[in-house]
Amino acid sequence: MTSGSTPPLTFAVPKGRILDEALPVMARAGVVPHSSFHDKADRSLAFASEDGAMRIIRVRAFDVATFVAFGAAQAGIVGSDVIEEFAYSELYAPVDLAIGHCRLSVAEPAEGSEYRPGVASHLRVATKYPNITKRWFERQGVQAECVKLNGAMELAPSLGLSGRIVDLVSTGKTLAQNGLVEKDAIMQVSARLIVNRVALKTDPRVSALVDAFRQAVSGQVEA
Ligand SMILES: Nc1ncnc2c1ncn2[C@@H]1O[C@H](COP(=O)(O)OP(=O)(O)OP(=O)(O)O)[C@@H](O)[C@H]1O
Ligand SMILES: O=P(O)(O)OC[C@H]1O[C@H](OP(=O)(O)OP(=O)(O)O)[C@H](O)[C@@H]1O
Repeated sequence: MTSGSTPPLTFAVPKGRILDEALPVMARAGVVPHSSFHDKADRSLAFASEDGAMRIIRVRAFDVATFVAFGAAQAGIVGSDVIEEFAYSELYAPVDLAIGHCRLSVAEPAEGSEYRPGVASHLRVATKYPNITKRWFERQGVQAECVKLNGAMELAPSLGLSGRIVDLVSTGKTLAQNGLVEKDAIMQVSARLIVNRVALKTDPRVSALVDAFRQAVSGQVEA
């Protein structure tokens, strides 16, 4: 992948819905995966960049943060929802990439929930984000019991698993089609460049990468 003994920088990208939007931003920052990255029959999880200077790994969205926090990857792209949920101190998120916009919201059945602020002090919430959810409800003076799901949260209220859910909302179509209404937006979400703090301090290629992404994003705004 590279010549000499310096290992290539490892850059982690999420294989989900952010990827299509992320690839053009990455290209403007000079991070272009080798064509094999786009070959659906290729089962590799690590790919060289086109210029051979980097290794690009494709992992699940939540795992991008973990690979970078532990220094297994030096940089990556992930939603601010994931950054907030893990709150890894080893992660630094210096660039908002202005893609993957959505919000993390509390939703309940359209016909109303048994929970009323100021009346109930406890409720069950299905979510992929138990840490953010617990913290948010605590600030409302409510103790939330979180049931961790990895997808299809919207099914939980109608099946009696929980009174409410906390999930990502963009168009609101998924909530509406599952008989739910959005009650409170907990946070606005967008995708960020993340880097490992130690790598940023010790490897000049990481700070160069941050500069390249800053430029890629500001170029996009000017265009
Ligand atoms: N509806 C949406 N609109 C815009 N961005 C979204 C939306 N849903 C998710 N995202 C962003 O994309 C990221 C990845 O979401 P995606 O749904 O692709 O992953 P996932 O399927 O939940 O992940 P995994 O398969 O790893 O569990 C989220 O962390 C969030 O930042
Ligand atoms: O407001 P909307 O535009 O309908 O988008 C919201 C949906 O998008 C995300 O799911 P995704 O489609 O990524 O599938 P997932 O359940 O696999 O996470 C999120 O978890 C919601 O279910």
